Amino acid sequence: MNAFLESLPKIELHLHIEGTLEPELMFELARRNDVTLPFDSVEQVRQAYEFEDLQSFLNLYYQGMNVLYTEQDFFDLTAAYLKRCHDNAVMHTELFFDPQAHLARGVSISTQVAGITRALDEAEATYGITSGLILSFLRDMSEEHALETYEAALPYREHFIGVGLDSAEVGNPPEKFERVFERARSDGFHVVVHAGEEGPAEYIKGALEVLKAERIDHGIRSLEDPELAKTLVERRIPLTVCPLSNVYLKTVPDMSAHPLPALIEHGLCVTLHSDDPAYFGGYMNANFLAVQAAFDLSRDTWRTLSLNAVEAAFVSDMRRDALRQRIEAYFEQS
Ligand SMILES: Nc1ncnc2[nH]cnc12
Ligand SMILES: [Zn+2]
Repeated sequence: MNAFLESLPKIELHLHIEGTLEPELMFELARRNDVTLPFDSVEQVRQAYEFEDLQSFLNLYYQGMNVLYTEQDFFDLTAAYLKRCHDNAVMHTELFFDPQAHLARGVSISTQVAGITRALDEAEATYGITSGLILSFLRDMSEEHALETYEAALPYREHFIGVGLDSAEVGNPPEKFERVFERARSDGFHVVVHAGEEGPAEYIKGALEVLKAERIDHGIRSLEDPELAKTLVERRIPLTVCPLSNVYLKTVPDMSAHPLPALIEHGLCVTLHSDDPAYFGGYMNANFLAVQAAFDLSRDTWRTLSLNAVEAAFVSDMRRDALRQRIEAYFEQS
């Protein structure tokens, strides 16, 4: 089954490009840009991957990305991730970037977008991997800053497909960002929101009702509110679940305690992804294998999860048909 899962054609819908920064590249970019890291070696960075909660991870995540300055840095980061996609049989990826975190170091949105999209275009030409870029706002900053960032990003609007909301969840409910999401929606962007990762089910409700999220990132606390769970099922709102992330950030005690089987059983539109794979023990295949080791899911359940991701992707009808056919053909032949 593991070999079957490794080659299974996949769709990544919850991935922070800054969370793919492996320590080796972190050191290379630090040297290139004359940045002093608070670590002596690659091993020391990896040893720091012991998180207590989301905030303790975010501290290291923001620290790590401080080596990114030039268009080439963003290209190298994204190209390395796309090579991993190829190795993990990923056919399509929708990735987040955190422009506010880089603006704080004086790196323009133009530089960020140019480097990332150059790598995305190359990967489509080289590997046939299609992609979409999602501009994510940091919820621990003000809505004014999000609005300013949105304005600054608009000249590059052709390069992104949607907006998202990430960073420290508890104490920063979705309602705080009502205006900027309304604005992005009216400009035709897709809307996704991190909710119910550490925060309560109430935040998922806010993401859905106030920000009108089309997908919920994580959403693992959805079952705590049965009415909400019913709405999510009826409206086929996808939950982009990241199992290894949840274990690493201790939002679940261990994989065997993950609510994934209950979410699937409930009929929710669950999809599986990798979040910040450099920090959480691996990419798509590592997540699939960890889930399989814990829950021994049937082929039929894997087919459902894969087709959920086809349904949840922000792609044209033509691309959706092609993605579905690749998955259906794989299940028929393997
Ligand atoms: N797992 C996560 N939750 C919230 N914000 C993030 N930014 C990067 N990874 C994140
Ligand atoms: Zn995330």
